Amino acid sequence: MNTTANGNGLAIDVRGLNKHFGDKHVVNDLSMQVARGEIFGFLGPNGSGKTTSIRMMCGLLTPDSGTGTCLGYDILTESDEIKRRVGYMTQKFSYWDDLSIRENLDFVARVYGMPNRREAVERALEDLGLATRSAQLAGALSGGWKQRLALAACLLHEPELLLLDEPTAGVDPKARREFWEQLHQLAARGISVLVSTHYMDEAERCHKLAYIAYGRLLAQGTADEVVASQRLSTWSVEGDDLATLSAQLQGAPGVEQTVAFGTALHVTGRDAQALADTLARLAGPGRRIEQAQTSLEDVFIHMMSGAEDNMARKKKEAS
Ligand SMILES: Nc1ncnc2c1ncn2[C@@H]1O[C@H](COP(=O)(O)OP(=O)(O)OP(=O)(O)O)[C@@H](O)[C@H]1O
Repeated sequence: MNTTANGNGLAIDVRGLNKHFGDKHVVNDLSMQVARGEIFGFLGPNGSGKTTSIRMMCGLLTPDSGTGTCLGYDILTESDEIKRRVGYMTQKFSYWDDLSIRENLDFVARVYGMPNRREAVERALEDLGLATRSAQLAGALSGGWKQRLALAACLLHEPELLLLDEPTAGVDPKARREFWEQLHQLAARGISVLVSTHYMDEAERCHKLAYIAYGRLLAQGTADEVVASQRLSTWSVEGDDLATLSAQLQGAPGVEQTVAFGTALHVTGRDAQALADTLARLAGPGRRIEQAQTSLEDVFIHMMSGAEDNMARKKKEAS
């Protein structure tokens, strides 16, 4: 066991992870650290390698190269120790429709041969606020309650780390908020959480974040650090015919991206002066232009389009 990793308080500490599937380089030199008791958000477009990374970090999938520890155990040689201490909620978690919540949890506890099965099930029901619904059939539950059941199943063996792969996909905002309250309560008890998500409000609720695109980690840190790292300047334009303005701004000096946010158009770029000059010239009278805070969403969109450009350039060079 790597005592250094345990001693330095890291739940996950991986360096230089790579994974190929055929000729696809799905995870490219990934290094990431998650502190104990931290909620760490994992973001990135579809197919960017989040699930593959999560599976490597908990020893379910062997990387082609790279090293690391999960809860102080080597991801290459101690995966059994890791699995015992990690709760993994996959994108498509399964449960039995025609069993009740309690029966589902009891079934999972039996599969894992837990010695204190009844006690563990009661505790999970209590912890996740499922006790009053324990007799309901899982198949009749709403999406939010199903996620909660899946989380309860992950917690039965009292893991130290939760790996949650898009746990709230397709769940309504109220249920998502409640789910996140649960996650914060678990983190307050010292449980570490690595959670992948596409939702911006969820990203903002994480202690730290990493953004991955096409297998490469493009930024990691607190939300403020991630925003600051991209050194973007953003302006908000309100007024008439923003769709036409958006089209006019494409490719103009200083303009790297335009994104409609409700009644405003967010215009973003790294060259603050060129961007301000362009807006003064093109945005014209009748519109309100003001400097805006660059949001996490602006930054993610910017990173994603930059990564796409890189991939497109590489494909072009190769052909
Ligand atoms: N077992 C596998 N064999 C071949 N290709 C795979 C395998 N698993 C994943 N891939 C490919 O690797 C790439 C990354 O997939 P991965 O599921 O890790 O991404 P993701 O970021 O989790 O995506 P999403 O947000 O859609 O869940 C995708 O192109 C996927 O098709």
